Amino acid sequence: MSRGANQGLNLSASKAGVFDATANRSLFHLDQATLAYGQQTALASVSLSIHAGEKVALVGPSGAGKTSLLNVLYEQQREHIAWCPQHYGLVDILSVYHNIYMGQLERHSAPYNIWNLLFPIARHQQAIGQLASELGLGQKLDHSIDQLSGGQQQRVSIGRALYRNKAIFLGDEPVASLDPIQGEALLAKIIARHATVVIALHNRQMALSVFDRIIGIKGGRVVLDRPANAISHAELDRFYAQ
Ligand SMILES: Nc1ncnc2c1ncn2[C@@H]1O[C@H](COP(=O)(O)OP(=O)(O)OP(=O)(O)O)[C@@H](O)[C@H]1O
Repeated sequence: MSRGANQGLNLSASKAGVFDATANRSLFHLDQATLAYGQQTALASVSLSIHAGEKVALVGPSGAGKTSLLNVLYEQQREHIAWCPQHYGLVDILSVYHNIYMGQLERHSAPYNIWNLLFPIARHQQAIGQLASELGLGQKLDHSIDQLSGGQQQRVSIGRALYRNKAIFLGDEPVASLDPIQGEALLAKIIARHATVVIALHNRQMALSVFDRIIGIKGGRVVLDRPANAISHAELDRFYAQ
């Protein structure tokens, strides 16, 4: 979210206190939140809470406000979040290894990070090698990002988020460039490794089968918020069609 995007932002943020992502408490709380980019309203009076342990799919047509909502949620708990943005945010000239390592950049000193850039440290090499293999990137560790396909780049972005090893995963279409089987397998991995998950996605089948709560957004407003098992495929199709 750009600085300018904060104009008009009216948030009631949850006060974190001692962080416990397993307790059944509200991790995210919006009370009549609004967000505008100049004259363009992206979120209009959004009120919602997301509790620790929830697995939430954000659905809605293109331009509905999903990315804007994720950005607002990210600002509420950023230090506890494994973040997988829509446009990956990878460094093209660096290797897969170094891009995944960036998930832990802030945990180490600048000299340590520079040393690892020049002479990869064994424990990171081992952990990242293992993670890359799980993501089907085992043979690509030394390749730079600009040598990868779109789907491979997306998997690096997931790898970087997983390497953060946080309790909350926020993702903006994190498996959109993958084939459905690979996408579902990676979603399962993401869900297994994070207590709380909020993911924007267009795949209705995955939204209903993998998540336990569906939040539907249109025109910057929450117009659907129900347990996934209380929504049918037909209803979700109608939500998109209307
Ligand atoms: N940087 C920006 N400057 C101006 N308007 C923006 C900007 N980013 C988003 N918007 C507008 O805000 C609204 C919500 O956009 P947002 O990216 O949150 O939608 P989205 O649901 O994530 O869409 P998509 O599924 O296409 O990614 C849209 O009308 C969009 O045009």
